[in-house]
Amino acid sequence: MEKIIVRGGKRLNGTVKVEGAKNAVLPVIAATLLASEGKSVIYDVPALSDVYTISEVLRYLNAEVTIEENKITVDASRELKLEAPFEYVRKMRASVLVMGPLLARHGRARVALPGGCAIGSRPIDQHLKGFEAMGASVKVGNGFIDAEVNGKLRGAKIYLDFPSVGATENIMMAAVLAEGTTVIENCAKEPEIVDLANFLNAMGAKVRGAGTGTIRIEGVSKLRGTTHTVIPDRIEAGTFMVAAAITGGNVLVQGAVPEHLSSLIAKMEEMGVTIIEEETGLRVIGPEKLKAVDVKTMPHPGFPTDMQSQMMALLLKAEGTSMITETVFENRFMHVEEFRRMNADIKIEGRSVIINGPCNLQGAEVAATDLRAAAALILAGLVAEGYTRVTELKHLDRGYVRFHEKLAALGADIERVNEEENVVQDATVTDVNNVNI
Ligand SMILES: CC(=O)N[C@H]1[C@@H](OP(=O)(O)OP(=O)(O)OC[C@H]2O[C@@H](n3ccc(=O)[nH]c3=O)[C@H](O)[C@@H]2O)O[C@H](CO)[C@@H](O)[C@@H]1O
Ligand SMILES: C=C(OP(=O)(O)O)C(=O)O
Repeated sequence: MEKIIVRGGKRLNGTVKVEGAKNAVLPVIAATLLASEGKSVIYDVPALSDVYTISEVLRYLNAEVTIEENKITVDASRELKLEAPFEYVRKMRASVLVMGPLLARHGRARVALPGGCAIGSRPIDQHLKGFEAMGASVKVGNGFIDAEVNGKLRGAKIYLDFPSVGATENIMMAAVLAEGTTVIENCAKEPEIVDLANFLNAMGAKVRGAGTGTIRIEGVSKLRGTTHTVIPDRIEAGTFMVAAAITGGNVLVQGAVPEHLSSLIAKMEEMGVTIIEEETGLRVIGPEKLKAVDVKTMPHPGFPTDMQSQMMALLLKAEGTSMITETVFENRFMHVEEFRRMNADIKIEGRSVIINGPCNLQGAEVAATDLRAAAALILAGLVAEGYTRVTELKHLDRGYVRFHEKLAALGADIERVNEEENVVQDATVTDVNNVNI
């Protein structure tokens, strides 16, 4: 079994470079299906198992996909297949993002219904409500969603009950080839939405207002392939910011965009962390003592749920009582039990977690319960007494490229091993087929 073994006690120092954003590249790759002419070339693509999964979905749908280093080329000009089977959706929920493009381009899409996952039930009713408002008939049965439109989708006014990232993206991608104008109200404002809108506009779409609460899309008749560079990963950046702070280190996180990280910067500064904007990124200097704070996850520009477990690791070392409230996902506290195994004084009360710090963390064998929990347990291991062994690394590989190597380069005492064989493994993604969220 593969494990990351970390021995706590080292201060991190140096420079780390962030990759292109997972949550930006997945919708952008799905959007390449909209181009009936020309090739799309995407740069700064991170080498993650999720990227390989979405590429496999596109190949299954009859697109030609070439992956070279950090570049992906997609030619989707051939007639596409219209079904995304469960084997892909099971591995990665973002596979449902092919639905909007297929419906827009070919008037029909059949996508396996994603189930719940370790962080909550995660329905997609808001995506489907948007497609229906644009004239599609949507049927759910036998584990599939079938959506079909007679002729072309029509522009519509759609109010989202919650600013869902995926629903905003799927509806945007459906609307770019619809007849007339679509207005999405109460939409998500995440930087990844802006990145997708920029890519769609470069393909010839007319999307305005991305990054605000209302997006207006005027449909066009055709889109063509284009080139695009993905934005830096704000969650990977935030994870390294926490790594610097928790160890009392001094790290330059290259590529971190301050405007994408304002809520995290504010909270870390409240805790006593020094954060300096430099030309190429953010320098993070951890204090001798961290202060307790309260944190509530919210849609952007609120505190990101994808940083909740890493922030929890940091608060375990803060002096005093902290509270974290999770409002985005109903069940994103599975890592709490694992932190307890490391001697954390922490309890769940409804949708909140109360932490009495600073905790005297002790190394233990712990299992990653989801992608960000994997990173958070490793962060806690950086300051725990003795050895922490983190298993279930398939989760980590969905969202972090060579995580242990990057930490080791900053001075962490960390390695990735296959315990049975006692062989140090390369951190690059190996067994994509076994990844299951
Ligand atoms: C690939 C990707 O970009 N994933 C991100 C995306 O996920 P994802 O797009 O799945 O997240 P959403 O914003 O859609 O979900 C947020 C909340 O809305 C609920 N909901 C969503 C859609 C819907 O139709 N009905 C509904 O009830 C979900 O169950 C959840 O409670 O945004 C999340 C919230 O920032 C992040 O944690 C994920 O990392
Ligand atoms: C929850 C996440 O991703 P996904 O929506 O792909 O599960 C994440 O990136 O933390």
